[in-house]
Amino acid sequence: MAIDTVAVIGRGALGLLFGEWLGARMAPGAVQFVMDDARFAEKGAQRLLVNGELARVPVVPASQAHPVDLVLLAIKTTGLELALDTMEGLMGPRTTVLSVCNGVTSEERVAERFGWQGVPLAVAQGMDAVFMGGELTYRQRGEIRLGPATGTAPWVVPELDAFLTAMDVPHAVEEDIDHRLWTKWMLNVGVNQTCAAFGGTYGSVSAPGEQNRVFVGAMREALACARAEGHDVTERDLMAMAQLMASLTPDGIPSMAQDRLNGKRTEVEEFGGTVLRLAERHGLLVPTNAWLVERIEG
Ligand SMILES: NC(=O)C1=CN([C@@H]2O[C@H](COP(=O)(O)OP(=O)(O)OC[C@H]3O[C@@H](n4cnc5c(N)ncnc54)[C@H](OP(=O)(O)O)[C@@H]3O)[C@@H](O)[C@H]2O)C=CC1
Ligand SMILES: CC(C)(CO)C(=O)C(=O)O
Repeated sequence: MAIDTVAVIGRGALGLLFGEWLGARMAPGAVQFVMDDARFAEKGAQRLLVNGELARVPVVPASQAHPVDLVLLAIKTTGLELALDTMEGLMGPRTTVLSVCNGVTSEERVAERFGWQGVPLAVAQGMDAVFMGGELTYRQRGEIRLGPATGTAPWVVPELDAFLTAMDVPHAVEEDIDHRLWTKWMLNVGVNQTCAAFGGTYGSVSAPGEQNRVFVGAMREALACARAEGHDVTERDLMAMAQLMASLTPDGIPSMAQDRLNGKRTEVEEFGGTVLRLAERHGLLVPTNAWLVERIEG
């Protein structure tokens, strides 16, 4: 079955990036942003810009939405419970849910509510999206990496692959998506939290000094947790992530640092919070993450 209709939950950095891109390529009305009714009343009519152009994809309240072929979940994980309620009316028997949320829990939480059948595992990476003051700016569109979870129906990933190819959305189907997901989580534990705690940048966490020590230390603790859970994340992956950050625009900042500047709740629970929970389960010492969580939440 082809993907002909798309609902995007989250009209922020990634939602606008992917939603407006798809809206410009699909039939009129085929792509919609869907919001819970309270958020729609407050923000549904907001005029937002994407690289200087007015965002055009229509916005509808959840109470008026219908089942779609694809739900693109692009909210901060702090809002996931409400987003799951918002999605109730969008789910049909063959709806696919593509979560571009960071962290290792969003797909599981979607599957707990709707079942695994339509849920692949995915990460979004490589974009330099900044959403501030009602405007999304980006130069790098980044890419989506995806693959099946154990319970994902066999048709989901091939259909998504064909759709993303037809829409010219950079993506790749991973042989080992679990490894990609946990490696990205390790990176976010390090770079997102360190930049949020210190007001840092990709440049400052990569330069020798305290930020770099915290960045690497936090990742190493995440790595130990991931391995204790049976995910094959290695020191080589850690090194590759550190090198990746050192290669980015030095004054760039991750999404969590943008949350701090925008006065929004951060995803610290998804990053350091998950480290603390897993460390407790496996008897690991994780002082750097304990400090980061306290500093970011405090
Ligand atoms: N930004 C980036 O470069 C990257 C982000 N990610 C990840 O992608 C996810 C999305 O991040 P990002 O796009 O930056 O987040 P943003 O904060 O920019 O956007 C999230 C949007 O979702 C909206 N929202 C929250 N709850 C709901 C709901 N129930 N219904 C409808 N809309 C809702 C928010 O509205 P409101 O403002 O009203 O709360 C906001 O507009 C996160 O998990 C992030 O970690 C991954 C890779 C890169
Ligand atoms: C990898 C990174 C730091 C940038 O895309 C990210 O995932 C984020 O900003 O949340």
